[in-house]
Amino acid sequence: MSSTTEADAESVLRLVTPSLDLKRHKGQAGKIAVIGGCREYTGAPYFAAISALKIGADLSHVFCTKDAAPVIKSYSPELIVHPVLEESYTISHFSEEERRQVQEKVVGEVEKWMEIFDCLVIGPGLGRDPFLLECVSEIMLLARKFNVPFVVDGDGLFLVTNSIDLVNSYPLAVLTPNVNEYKRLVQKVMNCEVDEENTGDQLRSLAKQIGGVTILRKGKSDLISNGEIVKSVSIYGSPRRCGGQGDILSGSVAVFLSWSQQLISGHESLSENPAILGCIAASGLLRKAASLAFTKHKRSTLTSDIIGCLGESLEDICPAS
Ligand SMILES: NC(=O)C1=CN([C@@H]2O[C@H](COP(=O)(O)OP(=O)(O)OC[C@H]3O[C@@H](n4cnc5c(N)ncnc54)[C@H](O)[C@@H]3O)[C@@H](O)[C@H]2O)[C@@H](O)CC1
Ligand SMILES: Nc1ncnc2c1ncn2[C@@H]1O[C@H](COP(=O)(O)OP(=O)(O)OP(=O)(O)O)[C@@H](O)[C@H]1O
Ligand SMILES: [Mg+2]
Repeated sequence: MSSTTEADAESVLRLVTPSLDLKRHKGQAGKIAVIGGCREYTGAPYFAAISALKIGADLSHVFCTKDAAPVIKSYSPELIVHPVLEESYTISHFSEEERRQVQEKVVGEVEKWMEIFDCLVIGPGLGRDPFLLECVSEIMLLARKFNVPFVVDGDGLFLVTNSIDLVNSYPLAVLTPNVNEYKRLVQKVMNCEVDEENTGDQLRSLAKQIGGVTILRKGKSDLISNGEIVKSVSIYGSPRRCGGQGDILSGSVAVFLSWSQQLISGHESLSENPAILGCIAASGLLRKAASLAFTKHKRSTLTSDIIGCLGESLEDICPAS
C-alpha cells in the first residue's frame, strides 16, 4: 500500500529560503561546488552552477577537465572554475606509479577547498572516462570524511550505480535519477525492473536498501524518499523536455539542502530531514520556473530560458523585501 503524499512545495520554499539580511557576509548564503564538465559536456555543469547562484548562493565553483574549463569560464565570469580533472587520454603513456601520482594531485586539488563547501553536485557532464571516475570516487570518500553533503546526478549516477558503497548509508547523499538512471539503479540494487504500479513503495525500498540516502526520482511527478517517507511534487511544469533541466534541479537541490541544514541546525524544534526539504523546494521551484518560461517561449523554451525565470519564480513565493 502506497503512502505517497503531495508536498506543499511553496510552504517548504518559504520555510527554507533565508531572508536577505544586511548583517550577513559573503558565503553565508551558500558555497556550492559542481564536479563535472569534460570534452563532450560543458553545458551541464554550467547549468547546475549558475542555477545555484541565480537562486541565491553566494559562490559557485566548478571542478572540471582542462579542456572544459576555458569553455565554462567563457559562459560566465560569475563561476570559479578549476581545471583539475584528468581523462585517460591525457595520461595514456604514464606508468602505474605516475597515474597514482596524478590521481593524488587531482584529489588534493579538491581537498584544499572541501572544508569551505556547503554542498557538492557530483556528475553533471562528468562523462564516463574510467580514470576520471576513479578520481571522483576518491572525491566522494573525501566529502564523506568532511561531512559535506552531495547531490549525485548524471554520470555521477553511472559511477554510483556500479559502486553503490560510495553512497551507501550516507544520510547527506541525494541521488537525482532521470528515467534511464532510475531504471539502471533499480536493476542493479534491487535486481528487478521498475514497477510503475507501485512507484512510491519501490522508491522507498530502494532508498532503504541504499542505507537511507535520499532519492529524487524525476518524471511527470517528482517522487522523493529517504527510505522512510515518500513525497511527491506534481506542480504543473512544462511540456518541453529539452536537455539540461535536470542540471538546474541538481544545482537547486544543493542550495536548498544547504539552507535547510542551516535552518534546522539553528532550531532544535525542527525535526524535518534537510535533504527531503531541499528536494521538495528545488523540484517546486524548477517546475514553477519551467511553467513561466513556457508561457513566454512556448515551443522554443530552452534550459537557459528556465534559468532566466528562477529569480522571478522564487520572488513570487518569497519576496526579497
Ligand atoms: N548541455 C549539456 O552539456 C548537457 C549534458 N548532459 C549530460 O549528459 C550526460 C548523459 O546524461 P543523459 O541524461 O543523456 O543520460 P541518460 O543515461 O539518460 O542517456 C544517455 C544515453 O547515452 C548513452 N551514453 C552516455 N555516455 C556514454 C558512454 N560514454 N558510452 C556509451 N554510451 C553512453 C547511454 O547509455 C544512454 O543511452 C550527463 O553527464 C549529463 O549531465 C545532460 O545533462 C543534458 C545537457
Ligand atoms: N514527463 C514530465 N512532465 C513534467 N515534468 C517533467 C517530466 N519529466 C521530467 N520533468 C521535470 O523536469 C525535471 C528534469 O527531469 P529530466 O527527466 O528531464 O532530467 P534529466 O534527464 O536528468 O535532464 P538533463 O537533460 O539535465 O540531464 C524534473 O525535475 C521534472 O520536474
Ligand atoms: Mg540528467
